[in-house]
Amino acid sequence: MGKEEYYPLFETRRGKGRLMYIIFSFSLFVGICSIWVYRVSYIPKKDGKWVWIGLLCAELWFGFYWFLRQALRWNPIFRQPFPERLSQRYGNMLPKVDIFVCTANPEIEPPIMVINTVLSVMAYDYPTEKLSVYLSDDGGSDVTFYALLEASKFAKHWLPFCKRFKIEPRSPSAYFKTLATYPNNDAKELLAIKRMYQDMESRVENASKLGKVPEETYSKHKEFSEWGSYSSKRDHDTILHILLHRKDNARDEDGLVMPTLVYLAREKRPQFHHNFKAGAMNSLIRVSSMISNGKIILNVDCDMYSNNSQSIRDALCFFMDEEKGHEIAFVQTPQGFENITKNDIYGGSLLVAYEVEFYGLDGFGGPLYIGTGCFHRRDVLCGRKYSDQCKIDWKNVNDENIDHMIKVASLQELEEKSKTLASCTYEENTSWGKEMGLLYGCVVEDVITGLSILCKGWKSVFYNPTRKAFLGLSPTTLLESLVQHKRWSEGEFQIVLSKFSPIWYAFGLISPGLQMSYCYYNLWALNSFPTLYYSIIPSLYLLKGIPLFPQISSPWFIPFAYVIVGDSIYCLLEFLRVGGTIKGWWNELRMWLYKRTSSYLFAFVDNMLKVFGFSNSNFIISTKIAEENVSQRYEKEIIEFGNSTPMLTLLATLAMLNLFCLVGMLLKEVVLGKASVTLFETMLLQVLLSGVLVLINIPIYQGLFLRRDKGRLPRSVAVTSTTLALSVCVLYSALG
Ligand SMILES: O=c1ccn([C@@H]2O[C@H](COP(=O)(O)OP(=O)(O)O[C@H]3O[C@H](CO)[C@@H](O)[C@H](O)[C@H]3O)[C@@H](O)[C@H]2O)c(=O)[nH]1
Ligand SMILES: [Mn+2]
Repeated sequence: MGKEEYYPLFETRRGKGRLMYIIFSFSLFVGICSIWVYRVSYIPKKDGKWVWIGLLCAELWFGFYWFLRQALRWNPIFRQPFPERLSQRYGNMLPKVDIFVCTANPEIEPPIMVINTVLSVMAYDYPTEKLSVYLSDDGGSDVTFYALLEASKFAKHWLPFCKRFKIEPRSPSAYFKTLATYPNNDAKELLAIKRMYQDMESRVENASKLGKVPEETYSKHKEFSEWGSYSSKRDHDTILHILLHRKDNARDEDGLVMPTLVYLAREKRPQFHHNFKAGAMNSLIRVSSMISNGKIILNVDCDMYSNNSQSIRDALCFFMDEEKGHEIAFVQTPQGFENITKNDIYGGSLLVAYEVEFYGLDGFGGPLYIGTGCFHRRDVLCGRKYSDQCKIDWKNVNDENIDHMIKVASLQELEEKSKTLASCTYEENTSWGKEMGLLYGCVVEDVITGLSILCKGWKSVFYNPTRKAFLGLSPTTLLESLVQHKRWSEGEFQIVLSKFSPIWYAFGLISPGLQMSYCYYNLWALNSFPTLYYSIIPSLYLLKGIPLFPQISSPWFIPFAYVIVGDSIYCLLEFLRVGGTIKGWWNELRMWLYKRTSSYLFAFVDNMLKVFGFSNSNFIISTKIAEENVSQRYEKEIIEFGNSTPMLTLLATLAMLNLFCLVGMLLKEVVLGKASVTLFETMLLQVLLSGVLVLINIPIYQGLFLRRDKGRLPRSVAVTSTTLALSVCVLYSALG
């Protein structure tokens, strides 16, 4: 026919078993409706009317939220890129890729970890002259700069080593850790590079420990003089250095060109809000546009090292596909964690989200941008709307980039010119943070930015390679995990209230299924109220001996039993199917409860305080280090609670309350000698609910009263929670 046959660069497959799922989910829906009908038709005339209405509201919410969740399971799709076709078709006409690594605090994000991430992304299997790596240091730390300087030297040996032996992963520290389990390649070279790494590691760690760069290095490199005029982390000039660049003839030990490597600490002034990571990213977008201007941007957190050297090529298959590529704004990979235990005590792996829900989001063309492990098209990130003109002629973009390079005379000149782009005043009276770049004012800048991009007509893609693309660190204490979830749920809820709300703004701009899916995430915080209600009121009424649910002989018992059992079994099976364990699921259930009753509640309250102008939201950076004994307990799956805080006190109080109610009820039974059979007959659901809550809380009771190690709950929490729970029980019994 004269027309060349077209081979797509990626393939999309639909998930199986949809019909079965729809039938099952419809049956649950009928069950949920029956529960509503029961609640409405049996509202007591006087006593307990409001308690009953409260339950109705909770059940309405649970039903509605369950309905939102369905959208994420209706239409899962799976993606498969074909990187060999990419190489065949484009040869070495591949686009430039700019990689942004963000770090913000050398104390809780150790510089050695940061440079391991940097080294891993410098070592991608990709033409080095097209790769530029930028480190944004919001901590403005000379130690981090020193570490990067060390990394730039080590890279000259590390990159050839990676390529010669095709090793994975390419983060040196992660690679050396795997050696215990895999046979070595060339032992001599390996030993040499390992020794070199260890030397560097000890230099960097020493500097971190002392908080000071070695004297001789300081005097040898003039760059450090910039820290001379530096007053504080929150008040300093822009510090920008190009450590490796073609113009400087930066080559590795084999004589190959090195990737460009840039250090940036954007200007910070107390009178300008720095907008956390979003601000850092926007500075990087501008600065990199001057230095390398790659069409594709990869964004990773400083703890998310590349675990797969092929990721860039995989991602490009999506963007560069001739038929569908031009609609795609970003390609998100799942957050994987290096330190997750098999049974994942803090639910940090987000297993179901990344192994089920994101495929569902992809079915609607809109996976979330989750801030790390995400490839973007630069023009879209800069605010471009989708139109037919957005098609990139990939075969011709390179020339344009090279032109761009020739314009500047020297590297110094390039540095000076780029610096101005990272100043505080640069964004004044511009649409940066509003229409361009990452959006400001939301602590999940990633999700809101992703949503705003989808609203401009673009699509996003979720790609989950067999060998995880990136691995990071998940919190190792319960409190940290709760604080992280608080930040997330607070940010998600800010989106509902923001200009870009999926409820009204997105209406008509994205598909209804996608709107529902975003709402499912954005409305996390609201779950706190019905969950608190459900975990307090039925227990207290159990203590009083007043039934709130149909008794076992009533036909209304059936929908309750069906919905509870059906949904639990479904969730369990789903969890097992994606590689979880039964114990992991039980832990997940615990975290589900704890997140809802603490993180989400505090997130909601803080949001309201913000709406009424009483406070500003803050971005609390998660710690990426753990003391030796803390990580040991984490490995053993023993919960590390953390300091005494209102969040933990609340959880402990709820746990004690349920224990008192259950035990109190049983004691009453024994003392009063009522026939227990009737009680279990009339109040089975309430007994079960309290019983399950007590079972879930066993680690809390242990942490309060039985454990002796440092990871236990603080004494003060034990006293406060017991007193509070006891008073509530006594008061409630007395009043009723
Ligand atoms: O003022 C700041 C604060 C944070 N960061 C960086 O942002 C990243 C994420 O911070 P972290 O404390 O690790 O938060 P996580 O909860 O693990 O991060 C998830 O959630 C964030 C939104 O809440 C996203 O920004 C992240 O990309 C996403 O991985 C880290 O690299 C930080 O160095 C900055 O650059 N500047
Ligand atoms: Mn993180």
